[in-house]
Amino acid sequence: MSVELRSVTKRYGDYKAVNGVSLHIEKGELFVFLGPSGSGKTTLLRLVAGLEKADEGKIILDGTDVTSLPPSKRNVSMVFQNYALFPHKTVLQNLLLPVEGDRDALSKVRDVAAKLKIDDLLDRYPSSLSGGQQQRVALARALVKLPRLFLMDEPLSNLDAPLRFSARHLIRELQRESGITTIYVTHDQGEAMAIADRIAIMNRGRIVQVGAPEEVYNEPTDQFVASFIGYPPMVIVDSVGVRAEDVVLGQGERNGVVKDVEFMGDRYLVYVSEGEKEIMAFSRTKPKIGDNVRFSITKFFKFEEFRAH
Ligand SMILES: Nc1ncnc2c1ncn2[C@@H]1O[C@H](COP(=O)(O)OP(=O)(O)OP(=O)(O)O)[C@@H](O)[C@H]1O
Repeated sequence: MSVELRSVTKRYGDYKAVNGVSLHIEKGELFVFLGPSGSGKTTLLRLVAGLEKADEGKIILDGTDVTSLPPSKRNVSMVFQNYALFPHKTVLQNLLLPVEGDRDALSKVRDVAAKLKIDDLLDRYPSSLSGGQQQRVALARALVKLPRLFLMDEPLSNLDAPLRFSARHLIRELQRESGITTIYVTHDQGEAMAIADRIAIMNRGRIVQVGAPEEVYNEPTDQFVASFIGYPPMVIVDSVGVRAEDVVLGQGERNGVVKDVEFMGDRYLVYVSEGEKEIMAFSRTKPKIGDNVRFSITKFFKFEEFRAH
């Protein structure tokens, strides 16, 4: 299902939680809404689901204007951060709900349960499951009816780091195999870049850039995007942005002092001060705090707002 948003605005009182958003999501895309807390991601997702009503603009699914249709008429399925499983129903009963009344309901549920490796949990209650198991059940419930649009609101945020890692791989695989258009909300730029076909970066209710992960990483249109995408965040020195990976330590025309060192597993992140300025760089070897180092910067990012200077 394709998704089109035309100048969609949602107000809470005077505040525009979503401010004139226009967007086109292709059929079969895994599309991510990425932005800091409060930027309007969840509100935008809920508008697409029909759980919120737009004050202005249009929402068009597969060419049909659904702006005033209720969620049940939109053929979308949503996975929430807290999974929203019914606590007094077993896993099996939770999974049967979306296909209630279908003749082959049980076989559909068994297929999805096998796929997500939760077949041995069907008689359990959600409260007796781990976070990762609940997350699989929630995904299974959303998939059982094969929606035409899959909406996921931070579905991995309650999981520990290894589980997040395997679960995002699972989501990516499920999405690729099923080809179901998916909108995925996260505030985690690493997760967004790992999972997305395309990313919309949001700030204060607006979309500030849309592009493939490589595009937003390599060609951020403004300082906000630049400092939000990539880890460690880009630093701004002398009105230009510098990424740690573009700093070469140990040689070059610049002189600095090592201020701090973080171990990152395969390398070290080194904080280097040059007078008042501080940049970050990677190093294979561990420098000593207080050492003098030479360095050079191989790439600078310039943004619109600075070009005038
Ligand atoms: N029901 C509501 N009533 C009033 N204000 C709301 C309501 N829902 C959201 N907001 C406000 O709208 C803005 C956007 O919220 P939203 O939940 O969409 O952000 P978000 O980007 O999803 O943030 P987070 O990552 O923290 O979930 C916030 O300032 C929030 O306080």
